[in-house]
Amino acid sequence: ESEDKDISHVHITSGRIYSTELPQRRLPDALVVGAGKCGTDALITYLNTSKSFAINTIYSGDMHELNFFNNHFDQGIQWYIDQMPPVSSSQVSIEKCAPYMWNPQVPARVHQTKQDMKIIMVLCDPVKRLVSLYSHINSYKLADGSDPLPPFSDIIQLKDGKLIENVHPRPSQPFLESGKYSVFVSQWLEFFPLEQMIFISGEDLITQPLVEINKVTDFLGKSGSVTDRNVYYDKGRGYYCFESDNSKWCMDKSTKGRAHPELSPQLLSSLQNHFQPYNKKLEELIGKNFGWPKYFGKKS
Ligand SMILES: Nc1ncnc2c1ncn2[C@@H]1O[C@H](COP(=O)(O)OS(=O)(=O)O)[C@@H](OP(=O)(O)O)[C@H]1O
Repeated sequence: ESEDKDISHVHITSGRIYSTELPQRRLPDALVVGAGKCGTDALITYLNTSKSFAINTIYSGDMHELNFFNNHFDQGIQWYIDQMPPVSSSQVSIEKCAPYMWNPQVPARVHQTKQDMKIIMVLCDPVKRLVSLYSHINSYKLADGSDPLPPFSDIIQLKDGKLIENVHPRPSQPFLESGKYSVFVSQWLEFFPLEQMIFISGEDLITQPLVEINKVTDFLGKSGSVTDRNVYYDKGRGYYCFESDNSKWCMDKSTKGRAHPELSPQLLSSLQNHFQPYNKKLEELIGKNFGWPKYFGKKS
């Protein structure tokens, strides 16, 4: 019986077999495309506790994301590959870049580059995402000495029963509109079948991370590669944290788990109503109900 396996990297020396395969840079197998502020960094950090995965970056904050398929596509595929970590053939290579989700050009470009790319999205209550994004942009402004954003209630105002985006907090990306997930997911579904995509609940990722992580590791063909030895709850931090190779760490307190602005009950329910039809449409598109609204205001 002959097997058609390429064993060029296997050497046999005095009866021992060992592999000399060198890790190589290549296109990633999967992209975490968003939604930013729903736990995308937590997801890749959980995956990164296992050697089964290699992530192009585990920095937090969008400044460190590659933004290849949206902003640097003209640099070419070789440039992109050069930014990837060297990986062995058995590892799953992942790039995380949250702005990919919103850009209408990105799904076609990803498809053109790698038709079998796996697409991962972490989605959370769009109202939570909005206040989280507000706090995120504001803290960057404060850090670089710019004027802080006006209060949230000045940015999104309720006028004659309608929501108005009065100030655009970050012109390069949608703000209020970004919570209409069904609009963006539809753009991806034009190029990728549902089976090639996975949708993780940002809320469940916080309260029962291993359940959500198991779904992702199954999806990536690495079932059981992250275990309860890689995840522990830190009471002081109020979040699940990470453990690998005898070290333990949590997400940076200054960038993850920020305080949120308080919303008036009227603004909160208007925002919930604003997104409700899109949440419903999302459920129809992907066959998953996230149980939103799940965000009811300020956390301590
Ligand atoms: N384990 C753990 N520790 C801390 N924070 C956690 C964790 N899991 C999920 N989260 C949630 O992640 C939110 C930040 O989301 P992202 O990483 O997607 O933001 S970013 O777009 O990459 O900046 C962050 O949002 P904020 O609470 O607004 O800071 C958290 O709700």
